[in-house]
Amino acid sequence: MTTLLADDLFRFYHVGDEETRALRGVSLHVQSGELVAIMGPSGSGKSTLLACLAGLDDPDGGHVEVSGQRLTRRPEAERARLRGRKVGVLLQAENLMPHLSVLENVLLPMRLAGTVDATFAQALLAQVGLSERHQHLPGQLSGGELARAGLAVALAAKPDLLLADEPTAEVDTGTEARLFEVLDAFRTRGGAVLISTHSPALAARADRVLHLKDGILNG
Ligand SMILES: Nc1ncnc2c1ncn2[C@@H]1O[C@H](COP(=O)(O)OP(=O)(O)OP(=O)(O)O)[C@@H](O)[C@H]1O
Repeated sequence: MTTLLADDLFRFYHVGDEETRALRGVSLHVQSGELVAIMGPSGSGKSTLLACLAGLDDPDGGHVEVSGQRLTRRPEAERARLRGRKVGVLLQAENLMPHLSVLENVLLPMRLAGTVDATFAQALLAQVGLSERHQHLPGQLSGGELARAGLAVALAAKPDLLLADEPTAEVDTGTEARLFEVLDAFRTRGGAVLISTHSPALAARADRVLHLKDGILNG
């Protein structure tokens, strides 16, 4: 089953007289149970692409479907509702609320989706190795712990699709291996995963690697 479908995405930025063509006709798909990695140099458009796929940004052209539902060209409130139910998002900016404990952060997407499952929240924290830290505030965690907590939050509402922008940036190899195990478990349960990464080790474990350069994707 195709969980993520992107067709002919274009995204242009304008700053003064300057136009940056960040995405130039990007099409891709990710199946249920598949982990796809996107690699590309800095500025190639990876973050722009993930923001469009998550419905956080609306592309200038093309369309995105998640689990058969169109995400593009919809009011922001509808995109947010669909994202809350279907898509776990882990972008470069942290997805943790600073005044909430790690456990409360994991429970928050469940509350928003209307399906609070405290047992599943604890299981996710155990998977990312943060059971002992569940009462800590994000400001009391290390960088690697923050990355792991962010992944638990992204998976909390049991999404069909996980979109993660460099999920293992700035973590040690032990943490990267642990994060991969969590992604792998999600994939095994039928989740679809799309990550951007600069890590050859992580890309080597993906089912497919796509290369983005100057806003154009090559398989
Ligand atoms: N809000 C914006 N306004 C104008 N230009 C932007 C904006 N966001 C990104 N760009 C430009 O669009 C291009 C693609 O940026 P993007 O952040 O998607 O690349 P990236 O591949 O994620 O880079 P990195 O690996 O460094 O995070 C770059 O040339 C960038 O300067």
